[in-house]
Amino acid sequence: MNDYEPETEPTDDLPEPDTASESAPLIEVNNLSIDFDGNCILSGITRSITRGQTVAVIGESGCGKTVFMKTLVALLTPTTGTVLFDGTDLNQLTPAQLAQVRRRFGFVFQNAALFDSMNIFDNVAFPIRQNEPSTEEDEVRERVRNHLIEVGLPEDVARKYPAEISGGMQKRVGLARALVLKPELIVYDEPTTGLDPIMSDVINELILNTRRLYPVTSVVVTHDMHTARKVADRVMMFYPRRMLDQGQSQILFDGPPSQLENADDRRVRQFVRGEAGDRIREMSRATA
Ligand SMILES: Nc1ncnc2c1ncn2[C@@H]1O[C@H](COP(=O)(O)OP(=O)(O)OP(=O)(O)O)[C@@H](O)[C@H]1O
Repeated sequence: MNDYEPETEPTDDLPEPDTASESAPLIEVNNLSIDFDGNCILSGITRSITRGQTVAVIGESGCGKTVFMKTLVALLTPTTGTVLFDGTDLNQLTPAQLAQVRRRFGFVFQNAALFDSMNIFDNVAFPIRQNEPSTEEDEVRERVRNHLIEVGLPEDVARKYPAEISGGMQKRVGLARALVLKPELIVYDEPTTGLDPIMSDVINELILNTRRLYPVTSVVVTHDMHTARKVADRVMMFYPRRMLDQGQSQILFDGPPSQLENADDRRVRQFVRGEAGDRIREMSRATA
């Protein structure tokens, strides 16, 4: 700032988004890079995500899928580059503004991340009580009940504690809790990890159902190719930065799941078929 510019007081009002158009992307990532202690995890990522899209983010362990997802919802700050949500640069917001924007996000964490000391009802009610404290208790009850039904949980589950229900049920409670504020963006971190094939497919169906019921945009970080194929209309495959030469794109594939099998890049075809290919040799070279 030069000496002649008036100092602007920090404000908690959200800045006007750069764009008011419904057709504008919900998320715009521009030249994003993330380093941890000089260790480059992501670099040169420029992508946008359209409203209503369900994007699966795939790639081998440690390639930066979760880091990418966390950056989209401002749980991590870019080292360089920007992330715009609905035209607003998330990293320019005050903590109060960011808290306001976060109400528009739903998080479904890998381990469900329920509060052990609260019963299921209070877990699902928590975001309402936290963010909309003037909501009448009758309405809270109605909303919690509807969301538990929506994810296929019987009513008596509401009185139980997380430790008293199965992992699959916990994941569904996590989804109900993520939905209760009607988010515009839902991020799912490994939603089917640790579940049997049937329960995994129940979760896939619920992700699809959520998309049918609400105009939500979804980002699903997953290792499960069945999930990626079934729920996503777009798949992005990341590759570990350290395995690439400078200037090579870290996103090896970005397209509809139907094109994965015939992707131009051999590494994509190998990944989706679960073939190691040259990876053992590559890994030993990268860590040497
Ligand atoms: N807060 C952090 N501080 C330092 N390093 C981190 C942090 N978060 C992630 N990393 C590192 O960044 C790399 C990418 O992590 P990330 O969790 O995004 O991988 P991933 O692709 O989601 O892998 P996985 O499929 O195993 O979950 C890893 O090497 C991880 O150790």
